[in-house]
Formats: sequence, structure tokens, C-alpha cells
Amino acid sequence: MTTELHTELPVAEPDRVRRAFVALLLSERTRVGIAVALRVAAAGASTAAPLLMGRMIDTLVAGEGVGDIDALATGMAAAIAAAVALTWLASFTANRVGEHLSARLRERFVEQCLRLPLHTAEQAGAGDLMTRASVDVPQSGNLIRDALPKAAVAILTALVYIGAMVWVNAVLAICMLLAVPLIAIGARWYLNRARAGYLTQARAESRSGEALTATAEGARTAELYRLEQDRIAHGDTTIAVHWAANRYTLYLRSIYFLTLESSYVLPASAVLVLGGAMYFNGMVSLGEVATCAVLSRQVMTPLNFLLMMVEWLQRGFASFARVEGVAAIDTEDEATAEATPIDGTVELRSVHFAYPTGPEVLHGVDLKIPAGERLAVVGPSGAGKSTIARLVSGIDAPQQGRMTIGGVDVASLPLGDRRGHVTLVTQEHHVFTAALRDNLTLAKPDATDTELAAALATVGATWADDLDAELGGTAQELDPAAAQQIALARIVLADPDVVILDEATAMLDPRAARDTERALAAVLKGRTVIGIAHRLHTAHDADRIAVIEDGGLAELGSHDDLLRANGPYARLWNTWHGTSV
Ligand SMILES: Nc1ncnc2c1ncn2[C@@H]1O[C@H](COP(=O)(O)OP(=O)(O)OP(=O)(O)O)[C@@H](O)[C@H]1O
Repeated sequence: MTTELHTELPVAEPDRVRRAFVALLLSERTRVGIAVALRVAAAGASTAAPLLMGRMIDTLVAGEGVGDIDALATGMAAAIAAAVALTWLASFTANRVGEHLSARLRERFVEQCLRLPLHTAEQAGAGDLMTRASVDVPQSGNLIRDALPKAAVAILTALVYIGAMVWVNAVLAICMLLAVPLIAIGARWYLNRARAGYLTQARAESRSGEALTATAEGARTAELYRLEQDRIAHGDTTIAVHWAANRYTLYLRSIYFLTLESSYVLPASAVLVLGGAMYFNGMVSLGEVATCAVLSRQVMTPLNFLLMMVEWLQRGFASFARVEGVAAIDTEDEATAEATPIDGTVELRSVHFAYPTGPEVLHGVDLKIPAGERLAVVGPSGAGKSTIARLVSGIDAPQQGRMTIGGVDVASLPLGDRRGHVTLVTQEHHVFTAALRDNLTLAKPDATDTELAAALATVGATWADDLDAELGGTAQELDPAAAQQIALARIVLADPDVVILDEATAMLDPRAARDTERALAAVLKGRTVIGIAHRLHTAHDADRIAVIEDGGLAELGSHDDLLRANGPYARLWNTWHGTSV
């Protein structure tokens, strides 16, 4: 079952979020510019109607001709038609830009996940990455596609309306300021709490997702060890935390929206009261009061919308910070190769290693494996064999000492280069839902069909005669031995100097295991091979055997030498064969 001792993936700092967001917008600067210009034009057209209405009232009050009224009414109709057409065009353009940007964001997220160091992904657990992919990426997409264009539209529209009010009568425009204190207090209270609230909510969602995934994946184990009640209790706890986090953000919203609702009534009432007094004192015309009253109501629509959107924006930016957090790992972990490995010599020098969640597992291991040697690593369960495999393949780096391939620190090799020098083969082989060709070219993107066919022939995959055959998912189901052959064919294509086999054939039935081992022999020829031998008969055929006990190298030598030495290996061997020394 998946261990839940996870280190969460980071969340990007506000500064990084700002920079990433601006960079994303600038990547579509022309389209963004056109959308903004169209929106300003649309807002300009919609202020024309109240302005013309004011003129119309003043014309009527002055008792001027019907011809002027007709002209003003035609102008109003034209302004309204232009506003509708421009608003539609502006929304259409903004939506298109939003779609482009959110597609870019999704593609970047997938690339970042694929580049993620394996140990980081493992420590984060499936739940965190899954929630970021399934909740935060779509929510960031919503932010870019819907929330942000709408917010920008609302800001621009409100500014144009306020500008028009100031132009008509600056004193009446000042009435708008009455709404400011209430809105400012409400927004400040809300914004001070919202980011933390939404980040906690997203984290709680990840954890409850993680708990449910782990329970579903390990259902059989839970049943076997009668852990059902523990798992249910654990699920209940994470869901309760999630529920509490949701309730908290709901509480924030309910207080915030109440403040907003109350703040809208004030400015419109003030315009009417003050405007009436000014009119009776001959300071403004009736038309100006009517225009300002309509505009003060009109400006509240985008302002109201904008303030409601703060919550949506907060949630969107909290998600964006989580998506961008994955990119931050890439930058931190980017390795820089100091040189290229000269051959497949593997060397561990005084290697110490501890997992983040536990005590030291390897206590100063010294081991040199010359290029082309087949080394078997044996030892009791929990001794540290798989940990050595992880270090050699660069999944983890030692905290002390050096781990080199061909004279170069494995951790300093960029991920792409590392895969070309060392490959870890375990019993888990993922066959992607894709054509056989795509499943193979993962290892060598520019491989020709002839190379792919040769690689399949090397591993004895006689069943694979159609490179376009769809595999995985609901398509052709492969048996474990065939999946293993695909994995081995990938090694032939990747052509690494060093291959590590960790329980590569342990899950196969004996006949399939024999076939696979035959295929393996062809694949491994000429490479340095480190085989983690859980069954001793595979150790017997190796050039040398390293016995690991309690995180240290207990013995090193050929099978015959070690049997003669009558030490830990001889004891393991005799136990394996059921004989005593
Ligand atoms: N991801 C991990 N986080 C924390 N501790 C771990 C992790 N993986 C392994 N360990 C611990 O490290 C120690 C060495 O484990 P390792 O898997 O290397 O042993 P092994 O010799 O390969 O055992 P086995 O033959 O049972 O696979 C064990 O005590 C194990 O519990």
C-alpha cells in the first residue's frame, strides 16, 4: 500500500506567481492587446447612451425642437447597437486568448511533471500531483480563460463610466467615494484571509484524495490485515479536515458578500439627494443629474461583478501558485553535467544515505564495479539493496560520499543524459495506451522502424509484428512477459552503459521468467549490470557478488570464492538450498 509519509510539492511564492503570470500573458501580447482595445471601445460606446439621454432631457426642458430629440434618440440607438456589437467582439477575442493561454499552461504542466525528479514525485505521493493536474490546472485555466478577462473587462468598464461621470459633473462623481470605505474594509478583511484559506482548502483536498487513492489501491491488503476500520477512520479524518477548510472559505465569502451588497445603495442615493439639491440651486441641469444617476447605477454593475470575482480570482491564483510550484522544482533540481561518463564503471565511495522520513539506511558503502561486469547484490530483506539501485540510477543522491558512473557524479547528470547512461529495470512496466511504436520510441524518439523491429527481435518479441498495433487500456491487453519484453526492447533502444535489474523477473511465472532471462542475456551483453538478486540462483551466474548487510558491504567476490570463505554469502546460499555448512 502507498505509504502516506509524503512531502508535499511546493507552492510558488507570490513573487514567482506574478512573474510567471505576466510571462504567460506576454506570450500572447498581440491578442491580449486587441482584446483590451476592443473592450475599451465597447465601454466607450455604452457610456454614450446615458450621456445622450442627459442631453435629451436638457433639450426637452429647454423646449427645443423635435428634430434635435430625434437626432439624439437615433444617436442613442446607434450607441447601444455599437456597444452590443463591440462587447460581443471583445468577449469573443478575450475567450480565444484565454483558450490559447490555458492550453499553453496545460502543456507546460505536463512537461514539468515529466521532468520531475522521480524521488520528488514519489515523496509527494499520487494525491498531490493528481489534485494539481485534475483540480488546479483546470482552475488556473478558468482563471485565465474566464475570470481574468472578465475582471479586466469589469475594471475597464468601471473606469470608463467613472471617467464619464467626472466629465459630466465632478461633484456628483464624488458621491461614488461613499462606497469606498465599506468596500475597502470588507475587501481588506477578506483578502487578508483568503489566500491562506484557499491554499489550506487545496491542500486538504489533496490529502483526502491521497487517502482515498491509497485505500482503493491497497484495498486487498487492508482486507487481508483487517485494516478496514483504520482506513475508514483515516478517510473520515482527512474528509473532516477538508470539510472544515471548505466551511472556512464559505464563511469568508458570506461575510464579504454581505459587506458588498450593503455598499451599493449609498452612492446612487447620494447622487439623487445631492443632485436634487444642486438642481434646485441652479448648479446642475436636470439632464446632468439624470446622466450621473444612471451612470452611478451602471458603474456598480462591473464594480459589483469585480468584487464578487475577487473570490474567484483568489481561488484561481491559489491554484496557479500550486501549478507554478511544480515548475519551481524543475529549476531547483536542474542538474548540470560537469563531464560525460567515459564508460560504464560504477563507483560508490563512502556512500551514506537516509530517506527523508527515516534513519540512515546506507552507512559508508565502498564498491567499484568495472565497466562490463555483472554484479549481483544480495542480502537479507531491508538490508539496503534496492536503495543502492536507486542511488546508482540517480533517483536519489547520497547525503555523503560520491556515486559516479564513468567518473561523473550521477546526480550532476541532467535527467535526459542520465537516462542514456543508466537504466533501472523493475518488475513494474507501464505499457502506455498508444501504438507499439510510440511505446518504444519513448526510449529513442528518432528510432527508425528497422531499429524498432531489431530491438523487438533482440528480446524475442515474436508476437510484435505490427508497430501500429494499439496497446494498453481497453486495446490489446498484454501479459506480464510481453510487457516485460517491451521494457527490455526500450533498453536496447536507449543503449545505456549501465543496467540495474531490481526484481526484474520476480513476478513472472517460471516459464515466462526463463524466456525473459534469455531475452535479458541478449539485452545485457557488453553493459555493466547490477542485479538485485532476491533469489540466489541469479547471483550464481554473476561475475561477482556483493553481500549487503545492515546498510554496509559485508562481502565481495565470485560465487566460488565466497562459498570457500564460508561467510555471510555461504550461509545465505546454504539456507537457500536447505543444507547446513
Ligand atoms: N521510500 C522509503 N522511505 C523510507 N524508508 C525506506 C524507503 N524505501 C526503503 N526504506 C527503508 O530503507 C531500508 C532499506 O530498504 P531497501 O528497500 O533498500 O532494502 P532491500 O534490501 O532492497 O529489501 P528487500 O529485499 O525487502 O526489497 C529499509 O529499512 C526500508 O524500510
